[in-house]
Amino acid sequence: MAVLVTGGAGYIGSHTVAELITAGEEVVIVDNLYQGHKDAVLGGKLYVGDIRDKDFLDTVFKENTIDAVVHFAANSLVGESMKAPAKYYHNNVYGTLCLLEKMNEYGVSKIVFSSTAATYGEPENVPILESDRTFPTNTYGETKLAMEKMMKWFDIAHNVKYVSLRYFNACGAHESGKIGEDHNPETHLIPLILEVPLGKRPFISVYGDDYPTEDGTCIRDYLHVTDLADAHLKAVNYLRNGGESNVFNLGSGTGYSVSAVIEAARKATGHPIPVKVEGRRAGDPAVLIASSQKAKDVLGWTPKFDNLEYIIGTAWKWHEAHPNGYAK
Ligand SMILES: NC(=O)c1ccc[n+]([C@@H]2O[C@H](COP(=O)([O-])OP(=O)(O)OC[C@H]3O[C@@H](n4cnc5c(N)ncnc54)[C@H](O)[C@@H]3O)[C@@H](O)[C@H]2O)c1
Ligand SMILES: O=c1ccn([C@@H]2O[C@H](COP(=O)(O)OP(=O)(O)O[C@H]3O[C@H](CO)[C@@H](O)[C@H](O)[C@H]3O)[C@@H](O)[C@H]2O)c(=O)[nH]1
Repeated sequence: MAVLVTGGAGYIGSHTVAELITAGEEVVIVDNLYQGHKDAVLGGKLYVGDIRDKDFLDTVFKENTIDAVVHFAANSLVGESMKAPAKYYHNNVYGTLCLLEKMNEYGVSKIVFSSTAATYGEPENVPILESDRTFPTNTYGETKLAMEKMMKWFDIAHNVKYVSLRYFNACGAHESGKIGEDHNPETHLIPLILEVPLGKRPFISVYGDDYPTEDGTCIRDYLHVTDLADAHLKAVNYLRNGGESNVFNLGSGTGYSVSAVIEAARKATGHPIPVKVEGRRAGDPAVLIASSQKAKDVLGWTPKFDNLEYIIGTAWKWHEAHPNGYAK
């Protein structure tokens, strides 16, 4: 029985494929390589194609015996989603619909799904609980919430069980140095900071220093990508053991300001990393910190990486060795 990983050539997907293989799982990967990289796939059987292509999905489901799906394939840039909502509804919502239809047709009844802190919008409470209000402030978060709700109705109608994992900020790279983060365009804070010591940008822009936080910069909850990957294995096994459909936050529970992240990167790289303070980025909440207590209690998940300087060091190891990312 194989685990099908959609988006498995992308950043979090490729790290999860690596963990699944280490755990002895048979893995089938589907990716259209829009953001993914063949070189990021360390094992398993890769099918290059789009989840919205139902004939393509037929081939994948016919050629493999799949017992669970881990679904990463999506577009995930907040800013872009505000300018191109149709792209986000088409790829994220329609793509998930095609996948669920085919899962149902081929009798696959377990799915672990990449959701996001962006489903909450501006939080009512910090740390955020799964039971808190979901009120997305951008199209991306809204499509992820629509995907969660679609899975709920497929469960009610067809008994397809799901685990929705609401990630906070994924970061870092595989400790082996073999795989890392390579998005085009890159918008995430840590890989952009690391472009300064790589000589690819003169400074890092700080989007706003007038937030109601101690140093005025936004606070986020940064979680190592391998800890995230591990949660997916635990979620697959939770469903295999008869677990009911469920939603879990995944974060470290610790918040770091943008300035604190830059300081940790200075220590990890030994570079002074100059800063330029700019205006706020539209749609950024001031503080996002997860309560992951439920994932700890129900899935038995505990993040192993708790030192931000070390986490950034794992990313730095990969970026230093791959200054231009994967081979294009
Ligand atoms: N990076 C984060 O901090 C973060 C936080 C919360 C949630 N997420 C979610 O986690 C998932 C993975 O994020 P990531 O940072 O690894 O992104 P990514 O872009 O690196 O990975 C997504 C992969 O899916 C593939 N893909 C996209 N649309 C596809 C389609 N229609 N058919 C087949 N393949 C397709 C892309 O080529 C890419 O390889 C996404 O769903 C994202 O919304 C990410
Ligand atoms: O050049 C930069 C880039 C980012 N930031 C700030 O750094 C913080 C983190 O930004 P980023 O790395 O872009 O992550 P988020 O916007 O927090 O979004 C990530 O984390 C969310 C969950 O918390 C996911 O939903 C998204 O998919 C994922 O991109 C934010 O305050 C940004 O304003 C800067 O100051 N300068």
